[in-house]
Amino acid sequence: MEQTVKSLRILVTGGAGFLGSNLIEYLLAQGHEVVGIDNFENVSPQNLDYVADHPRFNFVKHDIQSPLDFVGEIDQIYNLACPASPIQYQKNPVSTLRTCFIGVDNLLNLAQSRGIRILHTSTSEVYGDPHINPQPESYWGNVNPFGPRSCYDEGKRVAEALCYAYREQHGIDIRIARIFNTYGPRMSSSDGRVVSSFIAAALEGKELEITGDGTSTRSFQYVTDCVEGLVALMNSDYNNGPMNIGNDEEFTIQQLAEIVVELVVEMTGKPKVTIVHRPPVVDDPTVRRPQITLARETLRWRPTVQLREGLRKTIQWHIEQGGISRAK
Ligand SMILES: O=c1ccn([C@@H]2O[C@H](COP(=O)(O)OP(=O)(O)O[C@H]3OC[C@@H](O)[C@H](O)[C@H]3O)[C@@H](O)[C@H]2O)c(=O)[nH]1
Repeated sequence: MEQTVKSLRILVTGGAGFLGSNLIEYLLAQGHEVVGIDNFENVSPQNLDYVADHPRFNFVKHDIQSPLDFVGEIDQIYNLACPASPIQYQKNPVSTLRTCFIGVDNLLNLAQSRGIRILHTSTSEVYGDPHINPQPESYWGNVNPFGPRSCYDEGKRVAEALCYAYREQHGIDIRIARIFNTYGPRMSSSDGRVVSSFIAAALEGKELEITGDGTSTRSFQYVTDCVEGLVALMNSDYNNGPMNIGNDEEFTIQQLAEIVVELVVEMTGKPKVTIVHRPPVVDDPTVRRPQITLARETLRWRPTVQLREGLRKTIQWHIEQGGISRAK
């Protein structure tokens, strides 16, 4: 059902991505006009098929590494432009860093020249392989600056530093969301992140491959919870610093694999697939769980979708895509 709030013209970068396309759908349903931007580097244009003909949606193919002076009048900016899957962001690490620095610089410039608010999406990866669990926003993290993940982890850290610098030096109105592992419909089977990889494998009758011994933990947030958190943060008065947006229920990767196997059997009647272990990946964080007191208290937001419920919806989406979602 479409709700009507004050209608704004909103720029969403990374609009064709998993999170971006879900955010655009939500903003359009709220009655806003949306300008989506994407370079289609890691995602398929088909992700936008469902809104392509919407009368309040416009799209421009563009890379945020180049200035965005062409954008008409806008009221808010959501920056979601950056590959987020470890296998994707490591494919072209120089570009990942440039997106995080030059790209965010271009967007902050745009926000400054228009005098508008910008929400930048940061990540739990700024905490690296954390020494404390759960992670509050006050934790400075444990990040390797010289390794395969540094392009993303350090890129996202410098992007936060750039937001801070623009706020202090130029008075820009910024919001920063540190998003923890998020999953759901429109994350492609070929994305590489664990939830879509496990679901795609189980539906195809293939082995689920756990990198490492399966004891690493993550806290999985369903995409609608994330989108609601982002919109609540954007429209709140809180501009003191980054805010964690995630689900604070923690699971081992082994537990996740077992739940996916069980749900796919239950939903499809297909035979149970096996779970195998592969060598661990370099610098893989061993634990991750957000402390979300700040978001709960400031935004009156909380994640509402339990893992099994969210996985069922995501499995259903993959089934509707024919088991293989829209890979590039
Ligand atoms: O097929 C797989 C994929 C991943 N994994 C493991 O599952 C865990 C989660 O891996 P993912 O690739 O989904 O995501 P990561 O937690 O490593 O990184 C994510 O962190 C937060 C977000 O900002 C990003 O979307 C992404 O960088 C890791 O321990 C990884 O090694 C598997 O065991 N098998």
